[in-house]
Amino acid sequence: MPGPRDGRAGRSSAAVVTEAARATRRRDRRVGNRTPVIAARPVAGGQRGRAPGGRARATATRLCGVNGPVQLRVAMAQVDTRVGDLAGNAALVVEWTQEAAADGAHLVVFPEMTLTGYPAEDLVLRESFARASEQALTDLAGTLEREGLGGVAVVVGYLAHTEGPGPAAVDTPPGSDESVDDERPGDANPRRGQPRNAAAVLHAGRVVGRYAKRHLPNYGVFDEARYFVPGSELQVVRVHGVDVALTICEDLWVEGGPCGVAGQAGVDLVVSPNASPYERAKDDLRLPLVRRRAAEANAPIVYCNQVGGQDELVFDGDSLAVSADGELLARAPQFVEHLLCVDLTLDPARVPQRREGRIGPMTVTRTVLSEEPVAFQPRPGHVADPLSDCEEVWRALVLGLRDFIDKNGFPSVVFGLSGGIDSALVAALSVDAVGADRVHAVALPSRWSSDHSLADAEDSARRLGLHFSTVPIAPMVDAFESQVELSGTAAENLQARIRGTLLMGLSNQHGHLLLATSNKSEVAVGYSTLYGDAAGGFAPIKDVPKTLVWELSRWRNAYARDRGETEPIPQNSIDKPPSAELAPGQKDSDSLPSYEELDSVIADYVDRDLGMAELLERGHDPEVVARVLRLVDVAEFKRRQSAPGTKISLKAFGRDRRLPITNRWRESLPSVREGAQA
Ligand SMILES: Nc1ncnc2c1ncn2[C@@H]1O[C@H](COP(=O)(O)OP(=O)(O)OC[C@H]2O[C@@H]([n+]3cccc(C(=O)O)c3)[C@H](O)[C@@H]2O)[C@@H](O)[C@H]1O
Ligand SMILES: Nc1ncnc2c1ncn2[C@@H]1O[C@H](COP(=O)(O)OP(=O)(O)OP(=O)(O)O)[C@@H](O)[C@H]1O
Ligand SMILES: NC(=O)CC[C@H](N)C(=O)O
Repeated sequence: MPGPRDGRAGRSSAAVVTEAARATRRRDRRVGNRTPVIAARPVAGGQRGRAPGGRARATATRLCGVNGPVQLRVAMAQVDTRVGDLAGNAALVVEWTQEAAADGAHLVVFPEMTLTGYPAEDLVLRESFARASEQALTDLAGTLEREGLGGVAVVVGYLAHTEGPGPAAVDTPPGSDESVDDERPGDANPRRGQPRNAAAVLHAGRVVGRYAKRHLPNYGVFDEARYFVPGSELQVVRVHGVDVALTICEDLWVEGGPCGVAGQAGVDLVVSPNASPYERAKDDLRLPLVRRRAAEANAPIVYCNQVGGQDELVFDGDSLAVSADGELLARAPQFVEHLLCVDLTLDPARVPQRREGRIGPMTVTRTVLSEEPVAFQPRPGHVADPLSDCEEVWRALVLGLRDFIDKNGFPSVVFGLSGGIDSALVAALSVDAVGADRVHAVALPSRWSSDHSLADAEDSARRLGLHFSTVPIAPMVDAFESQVELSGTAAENLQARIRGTLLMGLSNQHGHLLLATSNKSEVAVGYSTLYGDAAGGFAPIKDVPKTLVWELSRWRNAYARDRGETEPIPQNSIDKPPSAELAPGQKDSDSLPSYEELDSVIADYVDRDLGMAELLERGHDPEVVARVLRLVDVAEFKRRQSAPGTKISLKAFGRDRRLPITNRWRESLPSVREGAQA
């Protein structure tokens, strides 16, 4: 086999949307510049009484001795952690706390499960991992103190581990809303100890407060009931006279949950470490959600979300702070690491009473770290500009891809560049993610490839400045066919498989990660060749429907145009009718409905899980629905062995949608169901 001719094509595209290629751990750490307005109510009810020597008390009410408004500078460290990298993540906490302290922060909040990374999946069930997480937490408290950061209160997420029966066998407190099984007979993997999704407050070299997540999400991509024992204690720590309640992520999504309890207990501030994965338009939900919880808690909320890719999830950050009245005080940009500071001025008299002990299903405990008030000139908080829908999706795809490549230690990526739109889009995303020098594209023309495919592939490579080579596959197809008789689909698929084999060979040889270029529409209907173009370690546009493939391509070109840069995607690749080019004159439209129709049925059937009757009610063509549903259903086996790819939709193929492969259920109208199943 002749080796591919590998060389840099053309000039490098000047535009790299997220500037990401230059530095994979680049930080965007602008600090706030917007006025906080949290106090402003007249001080009523006099003074707060002094709390005794830093210890929690079992009394129902207490007062402390601070007159008038109190202040606190709170930093949200929107960081990109790595799952399983306890030491690396702890180092990240030290580094960002240093920066926050240098900026005058008194309290720093990190994302959910900072030390372990999120989601740690079945690592959580390993006792060795849980113990290491506990150890990393106490070590971190010591390190922060030694680094001169002991005076800052640091909220860090971690995996807590205590002795006792495992998640599904634990008793919940009276009045709890969690339901659990008492026994799990025949469990081959009995869980030892009680893993909790926890957050701790580190101060003066010690772990001074711990909180275990109360509400464990167990839908969509989340499986937290499988892993964790729910908490039942609401921890409140007093920092410079400010009572701060700890909550974790999903706690915020539940009305009457820990925020409601915090409201009844009486607190000045709620902090919320998060690991909230990106979905299109999810940022539109967050602010109203946090506002509702702030009203319930009668306190401002500081919401810190992680950023970065983890397998099929990408986290967008979008950390924010709102006042008790729901005013947006500060908001971080999406898809970049960022230290967001907010200066709070709080009126203790806003809190009518301060209780501890049992409140509803939770027990409230209070700990005093420091009473001394701090005084400083407040700075205005910074509110990042929102991104357009296309830019948001683009950045999500770039970050998801880049983190998969870098966190798994790949020096480079490789893929087949056909001149079609899917691989042209993957090429542009790859260059934005890791830079042209780490991207290798190969044109693999066959007997049926049109002239324009090679020309368009070359054009794409030239625009992006990536490494480009050409390997004609006709001689290999001929050699194969001379040994075995294949016709029809089998012969078509052979070409895709020879391409897959060649590309995997290059991956083995050079250590590139092979990218599969399938989009969501193709993945839905199984329109790809197993071990052919479906081969790959990551599928960057797996959750992008074909109609959005075109939209994103046009958007990315317009983005480049607006900046006077080379458009990265050939217009011809956007305009031409899609074709697999596995047979003479073949078009996707020969085998599939139009992509507009297909994507609209997929959105309703896959993303919204609608049944046949509802699909027809929504006006879809019955013949198209019947065809698409059959294709989607029978392609489950293909999806189960496909590469992971970044989730951007409400329901992505992967952990979001788990269907049996061996499955006789077919959607049909109730009256014809029996026949349809025969
Ligand atoms: N339930 C099940 N569980 C496990 N395995 C199952 C299975 N059902 C079939 N299989 C296996 O799967 C095989 C069929 O799958 P596969 O070999 O992939 O072949 P198949 O799905 O029959 O064909 C691939 C289709 O994708 C189209 N394509 C290919 C390449 C690129 C593009 C594009 O434009 O993007 C489109 C191509 O035109 C053709 O329509 C069977 O021969 C069998 O071995
Ligand atoms: N001639 C080719 N050279 C290199 N790779 C190819 C070639 N033909 C197909 N491939 C690989 O197989 C993938 C699937 O082919 P397919 O034709 O569906 O995709 P596309 O050409 O990128 O987009 P479209 O579906 O819009 O034509 C391509 O994205 C590419 O990675
Ligand atoms: N980690 C979590 O608890 C995340 C769940 C939450 N509903 C979210 O997506 O934001």
